[in-house]
Amino acid sequence: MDLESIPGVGEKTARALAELDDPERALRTGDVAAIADAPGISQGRAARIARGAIRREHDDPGGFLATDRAREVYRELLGLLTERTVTEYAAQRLETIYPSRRRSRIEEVREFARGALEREPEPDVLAALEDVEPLERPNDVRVRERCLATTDAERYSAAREAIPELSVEVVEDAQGLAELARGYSTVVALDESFAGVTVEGDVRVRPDALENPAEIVPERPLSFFARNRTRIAAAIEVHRAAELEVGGDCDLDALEDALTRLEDDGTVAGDAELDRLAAAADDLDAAVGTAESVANDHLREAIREEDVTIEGSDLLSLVERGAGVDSLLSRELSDEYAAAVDAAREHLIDALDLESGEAEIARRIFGDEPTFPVERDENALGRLREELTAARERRAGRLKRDLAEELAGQRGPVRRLVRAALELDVELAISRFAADFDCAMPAFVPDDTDGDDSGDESGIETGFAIEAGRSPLLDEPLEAIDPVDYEVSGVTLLSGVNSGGKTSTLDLVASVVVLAHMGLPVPADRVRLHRFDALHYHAKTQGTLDAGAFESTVREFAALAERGAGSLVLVDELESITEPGASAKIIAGILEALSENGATAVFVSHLAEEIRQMADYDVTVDGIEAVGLVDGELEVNRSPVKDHLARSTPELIVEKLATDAVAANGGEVPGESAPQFYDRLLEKFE
Ligand SMILES: Nc1ncnc2c1ncn2[C@@H]1O[C@H](COP(=O)(O)OP(=O)(O)OP(=O)(O)O)[C@@H](O)[C@H]1O
Repeated sequence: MDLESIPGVGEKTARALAELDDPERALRTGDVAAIADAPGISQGRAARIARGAIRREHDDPGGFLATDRAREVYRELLGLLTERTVTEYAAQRLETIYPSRRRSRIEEVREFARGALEREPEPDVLAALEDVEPLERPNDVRVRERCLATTDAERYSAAREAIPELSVEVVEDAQGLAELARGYSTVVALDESFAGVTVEGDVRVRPDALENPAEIVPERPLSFFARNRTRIAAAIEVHRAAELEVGGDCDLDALEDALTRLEDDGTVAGDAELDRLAAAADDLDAAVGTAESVANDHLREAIREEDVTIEGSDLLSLVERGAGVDSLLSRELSDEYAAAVDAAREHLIDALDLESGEAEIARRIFGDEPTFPVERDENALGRLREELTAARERRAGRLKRDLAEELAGQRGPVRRLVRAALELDVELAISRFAADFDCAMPAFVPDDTDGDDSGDESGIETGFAIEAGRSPLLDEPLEAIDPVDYEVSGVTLLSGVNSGGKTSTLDLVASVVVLAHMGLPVPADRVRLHRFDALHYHAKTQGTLDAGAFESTVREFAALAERGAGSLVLVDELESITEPGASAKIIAGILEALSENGATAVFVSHLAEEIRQMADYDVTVDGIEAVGLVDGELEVNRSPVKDHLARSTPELIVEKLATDAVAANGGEVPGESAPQFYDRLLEKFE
């Protein structure tokens, strides 16, 4: 795959991506976490690269969101989706879902979204997701007690490359091996020629070592699992809680059990024998000290209680020979000495929980030759220390190899496990969004999924039809939002009372269209729409534009009139760009051009009547109507009425005053205005 052909990927990024295990898969599936694993690529950048790869795959020129307001709406919708994710991964992954004009892309996401809608965001699943994160590479592992040895310079380089965790030493002969064996607990000889050589120490001849690095350095796979232990355990929990399917090559219970035996530092936990050996080696000095005290206390006590009778001649001979109290001890108190030493030995063996072979060496730490005070034999102590440490290393090594072997085949399944848990978070965010906004999957018409071009009986081949839509951009709880029905085909003006919900209607249409083109469910009971090439949404400008800004706005519409055939154009009160009279003329001209090129458009305007008069064709005017005034407040029917110029708010107020005036005694009361006055005003609105 030519990575540089992805939009936004230059030579440097392509080189970084090439370092991934499987860049093609990562790019094809939009796996932001895997892409972000490439050196120097952040998650945000990874999302942009994934989007580029998707665009290339679907031959998507991009640019669906053609204006600032369109991009703003997309960002707001994306925000509503990402705030429903648990993991950072899912938030970034959602960034790869963008509105596209390409059917294949929309269909791809729709397929994913349909699956997502089946998902239930159960609280225990969401809780388990908290600890799921993309897998990390372990830190560099260095193993100091083991080394590789070879006589061959070429093999030396190959070994350094294949097993960087160990030192590689060049030796001349068996003598060299023997020397290494004195410095390292284990020496792995790589040359066949060493087979059969007997050297003291743990020397293994493994000409196949470089092909089986995990056997030689079980720390490598173990450090991967140790580093990612919490995330893997959380992913297992997610699979259980959500009852997700697990591949046949992955046994969750076995994996979980193996993980509980792994410490964070990559050592193996939960082995009683290893714990015994480790504790014995660690406590050796202290236990020997206590054993000495036990013996000496015992002996001191015995001496204190003993009446030693010694004949004068014997005493004389002892003194003449310059013999010390030791000889006296051996002569007179040998039994007590033996008992004291026994107590010391038993204490030591007991305290360190030694096994028979080790106990044998331990006994020699306290000799049979009587001395007072009783003293340890440093040589014997050294031997026991060596024995315990070597046994501990052997045991730890074997446990590591066994566990590494057990986990060796689980790397792939674990990757899939974590990825599936993270993807579930993406799905759950979509499903929660859909539930919170009462969404449904929109239908594209003509139905282009199965090549049926027959259109739809609604006759909206070039527009949209929304039933009971609720704008997710409204800052209101769902139950406070009045559902809106709105259907447009072609170019339409939308009139309506102040604060009637015209802008909110444009926001609703934009939201529905953006979400539909992302391939996602939309906040409405039912939506049918045309697949558009782009969304041009122009928000209301604040105040009159200066000449330069006015010029550039007109230019923008000129381009749109020329090339916007497949576009949806939403414009909010364009009249504010210049003086009212001129605005109506300009808007009428824009509508004519858009209508001629077959675009779909909704222009919100308070000048609907004036524009209709200026236009050289029969412009449709829809209206958001006030049904009346209740306690001085407008009561509005939020769904635009087709082909109906809505009455303005002032007209409604004058009408209310007229009705009130008639009700209040027909204007006979001094000080009350006559109904005739209001009638005169009302006539002007006709
Ligand atoms: N469908 C709806 N359900 C409930 N409330 C709505 C709905 N649509 C709009 N509103 C409320 O009405 C307010 C005004 O809506 P909006 O700004 O869309 O009206 P407008 O017709 O564009 O007003 P203006 O004529 O002043 O530009 C919104 O802030 C919102 O509180």
